[in-house]
Amino acid sequence: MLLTQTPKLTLFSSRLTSPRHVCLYLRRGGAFQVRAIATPADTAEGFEEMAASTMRKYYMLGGKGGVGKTSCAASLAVKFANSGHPTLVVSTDPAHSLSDSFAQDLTGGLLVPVEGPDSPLFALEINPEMAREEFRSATQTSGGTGVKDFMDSMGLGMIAEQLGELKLGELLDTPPPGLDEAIAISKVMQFVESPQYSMFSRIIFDTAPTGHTLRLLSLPDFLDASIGKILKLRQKITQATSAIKSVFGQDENKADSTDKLEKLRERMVQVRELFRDTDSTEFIIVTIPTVMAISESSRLCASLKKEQVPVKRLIVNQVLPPSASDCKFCAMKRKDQTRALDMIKSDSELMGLNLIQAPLVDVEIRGVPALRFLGDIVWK
Ligand SMILES: Nc1ncnc2c1ncn2[C@@H]1O[C@H](COP(=O)(O)OP(=O)(O)OP(=O)(O)O)[C@@H](O)[C@H]1O
Repeated sequence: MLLTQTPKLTLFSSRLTSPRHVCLYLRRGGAFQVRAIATPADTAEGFEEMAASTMRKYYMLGGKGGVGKTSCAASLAVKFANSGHPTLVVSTDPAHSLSDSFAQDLTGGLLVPVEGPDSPLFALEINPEMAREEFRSATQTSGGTGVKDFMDSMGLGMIAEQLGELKLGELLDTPPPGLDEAIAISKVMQFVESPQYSMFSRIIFDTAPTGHTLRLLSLPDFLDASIGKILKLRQKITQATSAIKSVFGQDENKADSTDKLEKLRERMVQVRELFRDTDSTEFIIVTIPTVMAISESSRLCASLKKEQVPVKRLIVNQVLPPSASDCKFCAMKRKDQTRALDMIKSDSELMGLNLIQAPLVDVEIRGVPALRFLGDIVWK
């Protein structure tokens, strides 16, 4: 079948060989050629395009613990700021290391200006404990142990039993993992929407290690269902005890906490939408060339795709730089790294991503000049 014709080259057929590759069958005169090309989903733009638009963009960097997420996130933030973008870099990892990376005290849960770059660069280390407390205080007065105690004290054991069956007490006393990070992200979204912070055109999240991110992604649906149950139960309880409650004068307080829960649910949905927004968001996976890290990255990538999170780039950090004379240890290490890098090429999840290799450098990457150096290697 003739699809397109140029004076010299004829495309006579094309076939989708994998979800991310198209095979083109070409003919030039009597000779045949087969060419594999990436589908548009594959093509991640370079840094110039990442910095081109003035529209606000969010970048989330995630991966296994210790692979260099913070270093890559901080170096991207410095590069954006030096390209004229007022930038905010946020750590939602409970074990923050932004302060160490910038060699500056950024603790305290407030925006701190980072000294050095050409345009404003601010950093924020979010305190996840505070976010968790917010959830606890909202739920405990609206269907958790607070309501359970109240029901018990009113002798309404049956409804209290229902609470037990739903395991709500458990849920509310130990909030699900990932919730603190989701709340932290939604808080950042709230304040960057205010006119005071509208100047930020690039917002970078240095996220918690993979496990947290995976849970965070499935959290909105889980919470949606759980909070939905709590609110339904809350409604039942309100009806059953309205007469008693009016005597005790608790109506106002309960309505307040129900509002809070509904707002929390809305915010979780907002976070999910942000993660899925292909126009404004990109999730960048950071890994190292080891079999374990690549396997974990592959699982992360599959989960991101399942959750419809846009992912185009894979940074393989700490790759041994070329050397003419490897010692025995380095030669072994290089062999291992080559094997891991080969895994990426045949991994169905990772093979279509834009691969960025960052070398293992012989100095610790700390402070803006070092981050600028790393940024110029990674973000091209
Ligand atoms: N390419 C590199 N070459 C040399 N050292 C590096 C490189 N990338 C990161 N490092 C160093 O590795 C250590 C861990 O890096 P970093 O804190 O960025 O990782 P992380 O993935 O954010 O860790 P965590 O999961 O603990 O937050 C740091 O000491 C950092 O300076």
